[in-house]
Amino acid sequence: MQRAGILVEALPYIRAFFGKTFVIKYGGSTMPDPDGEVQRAVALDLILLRYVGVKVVLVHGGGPAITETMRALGKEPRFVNGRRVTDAETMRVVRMVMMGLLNMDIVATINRFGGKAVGLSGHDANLMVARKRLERVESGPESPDQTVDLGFVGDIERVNPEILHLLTDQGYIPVVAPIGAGYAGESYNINADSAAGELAAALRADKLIILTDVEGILEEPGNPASLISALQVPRARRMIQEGTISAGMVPKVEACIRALEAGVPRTHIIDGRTPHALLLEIFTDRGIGTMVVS
Ligand SMILES: Nc1ncnc2c1ncn2[C@@H]1O[C@H](COP(=O)(O)OP(=O)(O)O)[C@@H](O)[C@H]1O
Ligand SMILES: CC(=O)N[C@@H](CCC(=O)OP(=O)(O)O)C(=O)O
Repeated sequence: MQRAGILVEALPYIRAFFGKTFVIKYGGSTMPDPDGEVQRAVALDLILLRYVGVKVVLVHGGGPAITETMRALGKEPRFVNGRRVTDAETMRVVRMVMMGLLNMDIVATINRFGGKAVGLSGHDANLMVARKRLERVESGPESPDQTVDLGFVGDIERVNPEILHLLTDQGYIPVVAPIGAGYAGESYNINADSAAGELAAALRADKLIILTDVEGILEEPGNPASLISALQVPRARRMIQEGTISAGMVPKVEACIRALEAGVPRTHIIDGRTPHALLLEIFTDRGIGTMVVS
């Protein structure tokens, strides 16, 4: 009876979401997953979503794995405003770890369970064209902000979503690594949340869902009981200014705002550590995590 109840709850959502497009971001912080349990659960959820007619695009992160490989090579990572300072050698590490390890691992896991995943970076069909990012840093109340050179860190300037339409229309699951294509063929390291926000915006997705390693946006960071279930953009902006939303949560909220402004109706930040978090968010009345709304 209990099981039938779950189905009855899910049916209206399954009907409503048939043919819709969801962009899902899978964070690096949920990836150190020694026995692959989280990755398997995410893969199965994506396959199920495809089976019920949802077009899914997965964007993955991988910050912790890049950091680990840099350290193994004797290079200490440095971050400015949460973005990795990326010299030419670091960019090669980013490319190797993102495409050679993480992207291929995710694709292999999805396909092993019967999905049809295809791995892409921003270079493939020029999916994400990027330009060097000029990072502004505050230099104190008296002096003007300064610009810092982060090397090969980019901002997405243009998305060419045709390849994603071609793939999703044919039942494939695109798995996108956050690497941007420069105009001279160079690669740029893009924050994965920003990449997900830009892709959701370009696809006019029906949902952007960001999976991470906390319950959602917390009013008091560190206190799960302070979870905010719905957060409006003006309050989100205030929380960023006051520093209540900080570090890795800032680009997530900015990605949600970017998507909302482009007409994506629903954006969510949810706990990727909860098994089948995606299904709970999408197919139940309860929802989980934080919904960011305009
Ligand atoms: N207000 C907040 N609510 C929840 N988490 C926050 C908040 N402010 C900062 N954070 C931090 O953001 C982190 C998530 O970002 P990040 O570590 O970059 O995750 P991911 O690897 O999934 O992209 C949380 O683990 C938490 O430490
Ligand atoms: C420019 C920049 O900082 N890029 C990120 C890209 C990976 C990422 O964003 O991964 P998560 O989602 O796991 O944090 C980095 O090098 O760590």
